[in-house]
Amino acid sequence: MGPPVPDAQALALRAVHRAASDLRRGTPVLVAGPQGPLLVAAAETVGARGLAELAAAALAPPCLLLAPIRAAALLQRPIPAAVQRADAHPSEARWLEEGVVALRLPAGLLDPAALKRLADPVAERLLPEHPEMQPAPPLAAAGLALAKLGRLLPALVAAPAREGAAEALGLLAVPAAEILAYPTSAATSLARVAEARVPLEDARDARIVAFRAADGGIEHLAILVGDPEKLAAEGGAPLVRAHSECFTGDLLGSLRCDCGPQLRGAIARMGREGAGVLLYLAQEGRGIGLVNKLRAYTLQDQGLDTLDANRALGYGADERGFLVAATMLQQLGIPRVRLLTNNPDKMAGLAACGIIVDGREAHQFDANGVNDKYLETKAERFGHLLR
Ligand SMILES: Nc1nc2c(ncn2[C@@H]2O[C@H](COP(=O)(O)OP(=O)(O)OP(=O)(O)O)[C@@H](O)[C@H]2O)c(=O)[nH]1
Ligand SMILES: [Zn+2]
Repeated sequence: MGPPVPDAQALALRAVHRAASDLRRGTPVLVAGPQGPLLVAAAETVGARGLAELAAAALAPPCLLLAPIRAAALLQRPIPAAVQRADAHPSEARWLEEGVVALRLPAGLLDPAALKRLADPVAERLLPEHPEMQPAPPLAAAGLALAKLGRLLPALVAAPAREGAAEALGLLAVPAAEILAYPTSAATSLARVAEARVPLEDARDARIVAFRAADGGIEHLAILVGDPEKLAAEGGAPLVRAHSECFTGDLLGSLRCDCGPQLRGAIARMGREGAGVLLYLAQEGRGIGLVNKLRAYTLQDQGLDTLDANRALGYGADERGFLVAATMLQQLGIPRVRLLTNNPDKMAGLAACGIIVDGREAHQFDANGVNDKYLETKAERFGHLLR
């Protein structure tokens, strides 16, 4: 018997996961596509070595790729929509509304400390000497998407690659199409990997089931109270909460949000009802990651609300997908649910992924004197339902 042959989906996930890890450690990667390849390195992490590798493999001087909102903040003027769309490849169409702006990088700014400041709205402002825009190179949007998958600031140093140079330096190549397909592929590749009985203070009859995607990344968990699978098999709709992980609220009892009370409240309610499922989803900070959430908090302390803070970082207001939760429910044999939420997007998102949402159970807790504005913003700008 020869070595095992991984399937194409697992190989694609592996390539994207490795490339995102390289960006996180400051190593350039090659985004490949019909009009590429494009060399990219994360402005937030790249050091002198990474910049030297990039220069050695580049065909032309590097530029800085930014989300339009970040570019507008740096240039202190609005960015016309037409520029955002310049030269975008049709395969990147789904990323178009987010757009990409390319800025010429004068030699003085090709320096790790300067690049970090250009990328990060929390850092002290750095005004580029000659802040000229240039057309974004092909595959730029896929590059920014890869940075986001790595939970990095969407800001890249980028240059077209010289034929064969990246391979000679041992830099990883990843197809743009696989970057764009990654969230869906990762969600659909989820598999149950372990489970155990874990009696909880508020629900003694509880089990934890762990799910892992084929990229080998962080696991998502389902906490099963009682026997919701049996209830579902009999045609019932168990109580379900899709809870996005929140280190600060869930673990530390942070008062900035309402996650802690929502987590404990959901388990307690399932304990009282005798059955339910809490999906504990690895989607910290509405999908932007803990480090970026901390940055967003700093921006909120400077006056932005929770939605505009995400945007100022170059991220969307909510970067979560619902396919992960839907896939876990399908694999648990729970196609029909009563959802504990105030968020209409969660109901619509699960329904779009084939889950029958039989109804909504309000899941609201009183403001605590610190999170009042956060809860107001969720109601006013995210459309969260009050009761
Ligand atoms: N980016 C960002 N994420 C936050 C902030 N505050 C809380 N979060 C994250 O938001 C997620 C929880 O989402 P919420 O919007 O509170 O609630 P929801 O889960 O969408 O809706 P409900 O089901 O009604 O609770 C967790 O991942 C938190 O880490 C913030 O200010 N910025
Ligand atoms: Zn929270």
